[in-house]
Amino acid sequence: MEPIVELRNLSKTIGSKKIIKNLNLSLYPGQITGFLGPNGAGKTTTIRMMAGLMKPTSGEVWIEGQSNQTHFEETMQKMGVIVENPEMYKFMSGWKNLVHFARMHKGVDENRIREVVAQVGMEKRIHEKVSTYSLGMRQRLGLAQALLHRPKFLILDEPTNGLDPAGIREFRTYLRQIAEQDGVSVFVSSHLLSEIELMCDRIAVIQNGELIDIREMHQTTESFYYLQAEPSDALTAVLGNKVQDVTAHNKGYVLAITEAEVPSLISELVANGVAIYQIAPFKKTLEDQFLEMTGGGQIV
Ligand SMILES: Nc1ncnc2c1ncn2[C@@H]1O[C@H](COP(=O)(O)OP(=O)(O)OP(=O)(O)O)[C@@H](O)[C@H]1O
Repeated sequence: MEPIVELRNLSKTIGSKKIIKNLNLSLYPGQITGFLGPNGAGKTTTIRMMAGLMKPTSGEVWIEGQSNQTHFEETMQKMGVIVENPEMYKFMSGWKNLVHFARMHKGVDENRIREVVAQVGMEKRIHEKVSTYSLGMRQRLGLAQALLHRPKFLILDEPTNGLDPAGIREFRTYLRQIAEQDGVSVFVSSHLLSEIELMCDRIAVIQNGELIDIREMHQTTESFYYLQAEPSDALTAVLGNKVQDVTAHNKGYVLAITEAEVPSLISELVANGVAIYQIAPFKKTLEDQFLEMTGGGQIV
């Protein structure tokens, strides 16, 4: 599958500070990619370059085979951007807001407005004033606005700020339908692990301006077990021989082993005089994985 967006060796230096360092990332149709990183990691700077609001020091942003610097207008036509708390006219209805924003684009007629209203499930309330909407409805109206000109690529910067988990799930349902039905590629920036975990298929993790990991969500085949045993010298000798990936965790260790490997590990530990107090399957949360990736770096 051809990517819709490609960041190629994207870098930004301001003064003597390297803010973005050689970022390479491809985004595909129908996929929701999370852009996760602690405060100050460089998410906003990257998004500003993707949206053509800031010039890279070197490298390029390609959208369907065109650079957003040499083909600014064409590439902007293909993009929808939702910033934190989209600005709406509160004293007007949702519908009138959309009519207003539709004038900024060529070829967006009333039929298209009706379509986007349906896509975000706002048919019943669209003729009421925005001031009567809940936060979740305002976010969905923002999404409808960003979709008016049929973008192939949507950027959402901290989109669900202030929404509760139920609101985030609801928003995700609409995003997923849009990604799947229209083949839109969605890029969601957030410093909230829980938000990314709920919304995305894939996450790209940025730290200190560098992309440190890209991983698919919900597809991990790795399995882990938590083990608490003593004495530690005999224990670590056996683990050092038998287990590739061991991390200390809460008075014990988390081991990357499969269920089939458990009996032989227990036999060997016992044969080496190790007393086992606990062994149990262990589910690594995204937070555990993120802390490992960032070397225990700050999460917010
Ligand atoms: N104009 C600028 N001049 C100097 N430094 C800057 C400038 N803009 C951003 N920075 C620095 O670049 C780094 C990345 O900032 P950026 O806003 O992109 O991070 P972020 O990941 O979006 O963080 P947040 O989640 O806090 O918005 C920060 O250390 C910031 O202080």
